[in-house]
Amino acid sequence: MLAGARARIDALDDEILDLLEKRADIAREIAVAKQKAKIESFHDPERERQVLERLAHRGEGRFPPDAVRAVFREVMSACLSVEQPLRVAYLGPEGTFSQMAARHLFGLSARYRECATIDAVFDAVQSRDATYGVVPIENSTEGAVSMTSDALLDGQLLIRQEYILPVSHCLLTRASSLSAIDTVYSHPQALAQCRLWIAKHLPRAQVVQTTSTAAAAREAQADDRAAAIGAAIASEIHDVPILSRNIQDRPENATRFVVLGHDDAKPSGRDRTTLAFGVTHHEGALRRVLTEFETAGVNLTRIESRPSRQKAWQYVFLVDVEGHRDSPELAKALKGARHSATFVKVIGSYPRSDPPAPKGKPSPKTRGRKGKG
Ligand SMILES: O=C(O)C(=O)C[C@]1(C(=O)O)C=C[C@@H](O)C=C1
Repeated sequence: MLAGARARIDALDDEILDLLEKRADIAREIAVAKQKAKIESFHDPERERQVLERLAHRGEGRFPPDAVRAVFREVMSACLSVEQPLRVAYLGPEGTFSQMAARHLFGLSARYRECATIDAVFDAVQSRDATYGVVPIENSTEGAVSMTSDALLDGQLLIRQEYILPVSHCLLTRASSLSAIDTVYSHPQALAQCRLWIAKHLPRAQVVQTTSTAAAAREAQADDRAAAIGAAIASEIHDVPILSRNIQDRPENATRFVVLGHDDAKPSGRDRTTLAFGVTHHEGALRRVLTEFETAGVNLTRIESRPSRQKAWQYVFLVDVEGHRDSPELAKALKGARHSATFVKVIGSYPRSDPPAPKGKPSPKTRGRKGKG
């Protein structure tokens, strides 16, 4: 019985592998076609999303839909690696949420380059040392990541993809109880996302900032009276046990990451555009620019102001709007905004990513499985 079942699995595995080899051959053909069409970026996030969603819905549930996504994530990562090897820079070190986001977006076959700072990720892509870069842009609890905003404003790179990663923090420590902890280490963003939890459970501990959550885990590894706040994966990588899970103040805590490149994405039908503009110091100047979007029927999903860094007390505005810059509505709004603003800079159009569904509730897209199609 067991031997028979294993023989059938062996036969199926052979078939699956033969099919994967055939799939890789087709990916090579696609690479030639893309080269002929002078398409520079072989990576096509919208096509990947469609493939994953179609297959996750097509399955009958005996092989879990999340596993369908995970398997085909790696299949496409491998097929892309035979088309065009990718180098992806991310904010390291290993064990950070940025690494989780990068792995989710590009799979295990991409080559990764960890960078010590957000600016270094921008530099790696700008100098073409890396094909793409993955950086956090905002957190649902703490707001904008200002280093990313400033680097987007100052540089030439474009956003070509976004991904919202649910962020669940753990307390990592070799101490056996909370009362044995003197010091808590973490990145300022993570500390801020767990501020109330720390005040309640570790009121006497000294709070120390580190450059990353993974660096904090290393501190906790070295000292049994120290703890770190970070991802569960940092516990494995840095060999520090988890004492408490889900310690972020807001259960739906999530970070939005963006992929940077030299070009942005083609219209997908469900897009977002990030842009920046400046206004003069006159009454109603900001309102006039925003009215251009309103009259063109373009929905604003985020607005952030940053110091211009050219003159004190002057600001530039970073906004996210729904739609692709090539759409007639947004093209019209941008034309109007160029008249009302001191400058307008488009930082990229890319497919919109859905926020994660709350635990236990399927996302609108996966609710109610459709038949095979
Ligand atoms: O369809 C394509 O454009 C491909 O290159 C193939 C493929 C895939 O393996 O399905 C690989 C990489 C792209 O990012 C999207 C899809």
